[in-house]
Order: sequence, then C-alpha cells, then structure tokens
Amino acid sequence: MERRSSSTSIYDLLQKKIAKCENTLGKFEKYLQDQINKQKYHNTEISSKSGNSVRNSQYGVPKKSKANLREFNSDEIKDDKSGKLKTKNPLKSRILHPKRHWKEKNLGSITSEIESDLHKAAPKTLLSEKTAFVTSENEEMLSGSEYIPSGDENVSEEEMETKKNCITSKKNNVPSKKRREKNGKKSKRVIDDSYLENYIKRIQKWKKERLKEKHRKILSGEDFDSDEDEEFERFEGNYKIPLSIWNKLFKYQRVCVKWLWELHCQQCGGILGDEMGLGKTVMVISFLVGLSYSGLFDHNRGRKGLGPVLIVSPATVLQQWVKEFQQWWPPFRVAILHDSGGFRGKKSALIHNINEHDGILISSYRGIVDHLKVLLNYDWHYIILDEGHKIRNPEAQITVAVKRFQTPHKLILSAHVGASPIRSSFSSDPLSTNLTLHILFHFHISQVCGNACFHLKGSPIQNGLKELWSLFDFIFPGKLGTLSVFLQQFAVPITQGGYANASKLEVKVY
Ligand SMILES: Nc1ncnc2c1ncn2[C@@H]1O[C@H](COP(=O)(O)OP(=O)(O)OP(=O)(O)O)[C@@H](O)[C@H]1O
Repeated sequence: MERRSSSTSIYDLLQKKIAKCENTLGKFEKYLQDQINKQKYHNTEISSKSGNSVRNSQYGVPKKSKANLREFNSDEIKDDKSGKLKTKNPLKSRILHPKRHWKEKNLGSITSEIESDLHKAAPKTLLSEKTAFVTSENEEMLSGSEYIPSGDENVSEEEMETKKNCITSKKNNVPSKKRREKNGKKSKRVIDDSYLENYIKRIQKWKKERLKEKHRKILSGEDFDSDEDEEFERFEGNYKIPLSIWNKLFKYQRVCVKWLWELHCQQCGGILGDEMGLGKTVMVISFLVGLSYSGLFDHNRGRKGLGPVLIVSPATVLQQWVKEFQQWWPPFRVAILHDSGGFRGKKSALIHNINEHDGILISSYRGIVDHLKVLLNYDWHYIILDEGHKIRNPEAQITVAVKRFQTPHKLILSAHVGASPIRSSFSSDPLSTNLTLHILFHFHISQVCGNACFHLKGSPIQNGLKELWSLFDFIFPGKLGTLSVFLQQFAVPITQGGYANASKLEVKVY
C-alpha cells in the first residue's frame, strides 16, 4: 500500500512539474515571447496608424505605392488604340532572342586574370560551382581596385588551402567554413527568416521541441529540479549570457566573449583574428545573444537590448551564417540580403523590415555596395565584417562604403595569417618573426588606442601597415589619424627600425 502511494506521489509530482513547465512563463519564455511580439508589433502599429493607405502586413510597404511600383510583365502589352492591357499570346513569347552579353560592372580591379582563370577551369565543373566561384572572385575584386596586395597573395590557391588546413587540423578538429564547403558535403539549404511567417513557424517548432526535451529530461530524472533556461553567467555591468550557450563554449571562446563585452562598454570596435575554424562565428553569435538576453539600456541608442545587426560576409558563406544562428540561438530573426536568400521582392523592403524588427541582416560585400544608399538610412547597432581583410585596401569601393556606417560597434573577423613586407626584414625563423610581428603591432597600436581594442591571435595583416591602418580606420575611425600622418609617424619608422642601418630613434620606435 505504502509503495503504491509513494509511486503515486512521485507520479503526481512529475505531472505537476510538467504542468508547471507548460503553464508558467519562465524568464526565458517571456524573452521568447518578447522576441515574437517585437516582430509582430511593428506591423500592427503601422496598419493602425496608416489609415487609408493600408500597408502591406509583411514589409511595411504602402499598398498604394506598391501599385505604382508594378513591375513590367513581359506577357502584358498595351493596345495602342484602346490603351488597355492586352495579354500576349504565351506561345509567341517563346521566341529565342540572341544571347545577351553580360557586362561586368567596372569595379576597377584585376578582371582579366580572373576571367582567363575561369576559361582554364576544369571541363567537368558544374555550372553551380562555377557561378559560386565567379561570385566570390567578383567580391574579391570589390576590395581590389588598382591596388596590388603583397605577400601571400601571390601564393597559389592550392598552397594557401593546404597551409590553412594544416593550421586548422593542428589547432583542433573543428572544420572551417570554407573547408566544409570544399569537402563537398552538400548541406541542406536553410530557409532564412526574411518572411515573418517563416520565422514564427520556426520558433513554434523549436519551442515544441524544447518542451519535449524538457519533458523527457524530467521523466528520466535528469533534470528534475533545475530550471535551466533561467540560468545564466553574469558579468560586470549586468551582461548575462544563458548557460545553455556559455557551457558549450571553449575556454578561449569565453575569453573572447568577455573581451567583446569590454569593447562594447568602451564603445569601440575590434578585430577578431583567430585562425580558421576556431569558431569566430560562434563567438560573435554568443556575444550578440548576451546583448539581446541581458536587455540592457543603451544610452547612445536610447533603447534596450540588441538593435539591428548588419553582417557582411563572402557570398559563399551567407547560408552558413544563418545555419549557425539557427543552431546556436533560434530566437534571433536572421535574413539574407542576396539572391541566395529566401526573399523574393524589393531588397529595400527587406532591409526596412529587418531593421524595424531589430533582426539580423546578412549581406555579401557586393550587396553592401549595391544597396548602400538604403542601408545608410538605418541606425545599425552592430556592423560585422566576416573575412574583414577585404577592406585592407583603403581606396577600394567596399572599404569606402563600409566606413560610412556611423555606429561605434564594428567588428572585423579575419583569419588571415601571412607574410608581411616587414616580416621579411626580420629573422628567418618564422615562429619568432610571427611573434615579433604580433608583439610589434600590439605594442605600437596599444600605445595609440589603449589595450582594450586589440585582440589578435593570428594576424590579419598580410601586407603591411597601410592595410593595418585601413582595418583600424574602420573599427575606430580617426584613432590612428589620417593615412598620410600614420605612414609618416608610424609605418616608416617601424619598417626602418628593422634594418641594420637604422638610427637609434628608429630602433626605439621599432
Ligand atoms: N564551442 C563549440 N562547440 C561546438 N561546435 C563549435 C564550437 N565552436 C565552433 N564550433 C563549430 O565549429 C565550426 C567552425 O566554426 P566557425 O565557422 O565559427 O569558425 P570560423 O573561425 O568562423 O571559421 P572561418 O575562419 O572559416 O570563418 C562550426 O560548425 C561551429 O558550429
């Protein structure tokens, strides 16, 4: 009798716990609900304000203006006499037209070499692979112009790849983004959240799965008492990061998240220069999660929590970013500003929508140049450049474009470790040279900027101090002065200090 009553009471307790799970809104559930409401709120607000000009519930675009923007439909032609729209015979529209030659936009770069390389491509290359190649190369060109980068740029791609793979495999077994792509494991295409319905559907599905998992844990006795979602790691300044993320991070990744928080507090940007595959994407996502989760008031913006974020990355890894976001923190709304994304409409509408909802917009480098005017209309909280060494040429179109964004919160992610013109003037031992280079940059720059804005594990500096200046001018505009002053006061003495015939002062600076 006693045994039965005790088992009944445990059963009751479990039932109660499950019911509590479903009914009570924990802090995390509230946060989640807030995120969804944030997405929905703006649409309802607009439609109630707008009166006659009812807005399109999806993108906040007035229907009136949408009618005016009616796109030209090739199946419709105007009857000259009646002026009415007539539908063209669909059979007639199947006439083949002469091949159109695609004229490449002149971005002032090394086109001829790339084109000739394309012709040399192996005959069995799939069309899709070729397209991807062309896109990424074109993006390279965006940072090219007339400038010829030095150092490892001349090393063949294969050599570079083996070099990078060696670094990654040495460090750990985590595969880098590019390697995963090259290995050809065709991963499933992700659906981004450019449409609100997609986002809500995804969140509902995720919530159900979470609840199921929680039930399972409770029933199996793994997680009887803890309310995992409400646990977090807290830092100075009340920055909180959920333990569900914090516990998954490696030690060096935790250090990085703390460092990013310090930068945030100091209102300045930074360069995250860890080597390939060490999880730069994951570190940045975790940091953003903390900002969103803590919901701290930002005096500069006059708003709470995380605002809209713009991430610029090579076109080949846009999907990868969405995947990582959805894996690490599903409550974020993440959309791709590129034809490879899910959005089929005017890009300006997508930019507007994501911005209004404090979402995350991921764009290619070309996308930034193409939509710069629209993008500049909005107040982005964070601008993050993946493979940020693409802005190493100070005169390139893309460099000039990204430097026009006003936020103090700018990050560069870059894994480039390579030769430098300065390095060649040091000892022949690559290890000690690399170390010297690292300390040198750290030493000199920290004198100018203060220690906190620097965190280099690898060095994104391939081609000397002009490139260094360009990167720093993005993360902390004006801190190193103008380019000419910087070259005169720092670059020249630093370079000359390494020579045998250097003066005492030059050696001191060096
Ligand atoms: N703490 C972690 N736990 C589990 N997986 C992780 C962790 N950190 C990173 N990863 C995984 O390792 C892989 C590589 O990480 P990520 O893409 O962030 O590296 P990266 O430094 O940005 O690479 P790249 O230099 O190629 O851009 C990803 O699949 C990511 O999910």
